[in-house]
This record gives sequence, structure tokens and C-alpha cells, in this order.
Amino acid sequence: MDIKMKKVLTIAGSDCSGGAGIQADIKTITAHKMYAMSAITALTAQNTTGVYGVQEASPEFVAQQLDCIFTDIFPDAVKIGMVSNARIIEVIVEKLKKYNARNIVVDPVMVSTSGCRLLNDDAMEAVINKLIPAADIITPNIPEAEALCGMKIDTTGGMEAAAEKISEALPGSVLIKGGHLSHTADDLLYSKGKAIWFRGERINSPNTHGTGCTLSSAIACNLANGLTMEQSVKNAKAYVTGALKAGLNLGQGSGPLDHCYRINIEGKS
Ligand SMILES: Nc1ncnc2c1ncn2[C@@H]1O[C@H](COP(=O)(O)OP(=O)(O)O)[C@@H](O)[C@H]1O
Ligand SMILES: Cc1ncc(COP(=O)(O)O)c(N)n1
Repeated sequence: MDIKMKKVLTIAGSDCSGGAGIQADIKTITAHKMYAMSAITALTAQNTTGVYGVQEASPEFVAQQLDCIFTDIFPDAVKIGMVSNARIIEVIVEKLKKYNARNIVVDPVMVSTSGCRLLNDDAMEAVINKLIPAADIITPNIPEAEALCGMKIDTTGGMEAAAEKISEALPGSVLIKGGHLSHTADDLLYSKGKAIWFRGERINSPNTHGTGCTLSSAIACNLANGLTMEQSVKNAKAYVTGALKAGLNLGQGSGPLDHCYRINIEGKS
């Protein structure tokens, strides 16, 4: 392995159908020409039509995976996705602190696109009080941002008010993703008291399974490369838009993104 190659760790749940979670993250990291590592918090039985089962890893086993990773191949950035219970969250936060992990991106996954809860009720407090404060950036979608700030968000003005409120208690940045508002795909970054809009082209496609996982791991890759938060989000959004636009159409429900789109473009040139 090229020792200059950047290494990115994803701590998340497995999606056996390959569209979201660990699998989307590893594809994204690999498409960024980086070395991907994973600590799996839960196995899910899901596909493009829904989530049919969840089997959590034990907190001890998550701890063991993180010890193996951090004591051997130290990551340049860490993305955290689905973590369904409070004990696993506590273990993760303890290990991030112990090993002084850097460039931490938290996607506070709560409910899948297909409507299945991926976070236990008792874990919400741990997400708010432990996991989110450990992040350099958090990337809630609209329903997640509503749960974090207790406000209804149905306009871009509402996104600004929510981002300001959420960031009050946080040392890091907040990116509220606008995919759940109709007609637009504009995301709002609130960083160090400054609001920055990333205007997106809304693609008319049902195949958006894994967009949030992909965006957060692409941000982690860009941070690993030493880019600023603003540039990292900008590049990550362009990656998601390209992977959506490529038009892959798999499965009978909300299908996955095409992570080969850049390889395919490079191959043609
Ligand atoms: N139809 C779409 N067209 C273009 N971009 C989209 C579309 N849906 C979502 N996105 C983008 O994908 C990313 C993930 O957004 P979102 O769907 O809101 O999050 P999540 O997948 O966590 O629910 C954001 O950058 C958002 O703007
Ligand atoms: C393991 C896992 N992690 C995250 C998501 C959320 O992704 P989406 O919102 O696209 O369903 C998911 N469905 N499964």
C-alpha cells in the first residue's frame, strides 16, 4: 500500500443489499481512491423495499473492532452512521477520545428512507449528549434536524433557524440536508456562526437509497485530504449528485447510487 494513501474508517451498520450503511461508505471511500476500514455496529436485513431485521453487535465487540483499527492503521478521518443503542455510542465516544481520532463526521441516522427506526428510543439522549458533541460536523436530514431542535422545518428559512439552534450547543459544524424538502436539494452548512448554502440540482429519481451515508463518507474523505469544511461539503455534494445522476436503477423500491460513475467517466476519456 502507498503509505501516503489516506485511510478512512466508517463506524456504521451493514446493509446487506449494498445501498446504504457500511457498504455505501466503503464504495464511496474506494471511489475517492482511499483505504476503507469498517467497525460494524449492527447487521441489517434490508433491501430497496425496506428494513426487515436488525441484529446489533455487542458493545464489547464494537470496542474490540475499534481497538484493532486504531492500534494498527490509524484513520485520517472517521465517519459514524447507524448506532442504534446508548451503550455502543458510549463505547465509540470513549474510543474516539482515547485514540484522539480526528476529522469526525457524524450522520445521526434515526429512520431509514423506507421508514424503519434505526435508533432505539433510549439512544436519543446519548446521541445528543455524547455522540454529537464529539463530531467535527454532523449531517442530519430534515426529520433528524427536527428531532434535534424540536422545531418543524418546512422551508429553507426553517432550515436556517434549526441550524442556528442546533449549533448553539456544539463545538463543530452542522450540515442540514435538504433532500426531504420537495422541489429543491439544497443543503445548509452552519459553521463557526456562518451559514453557507450549497444549492443542488434536484434529480427526479426514486433511487435515493444511501444518499445520506454517501454524503457523510465523502465529506470524511475530503477532510482526510486536508480540505476545509466548506470545500469538503461542496465536493461531497457534487459526488452525490453525480452518483444519483448516473441513473442506476436496481431493485423494486428506492434503489442505490452508482459509485462507479467516475470510473466510467474516466474510462471513456
Ligand atoms: N432527488 C435528489 N436530487 C438531488 N440531490 C438529492 C436528492 N435527494 C437527496 N439529495 C441530496 O442527497 C444528500 C442526502 O440528503 P437527504 O436525502 O436529505 O438525506 P438522508 O439520505 O440522510 O435522508 C443531500 O446532499 C441532498 O441534497
Ligand atoms: C445500515 C443502514 N444505515 C443507514 C441507513 C439510512 O440510509 P437511507 O436513509 O438511505 O435508508 C440504512 N438504511 N441502513
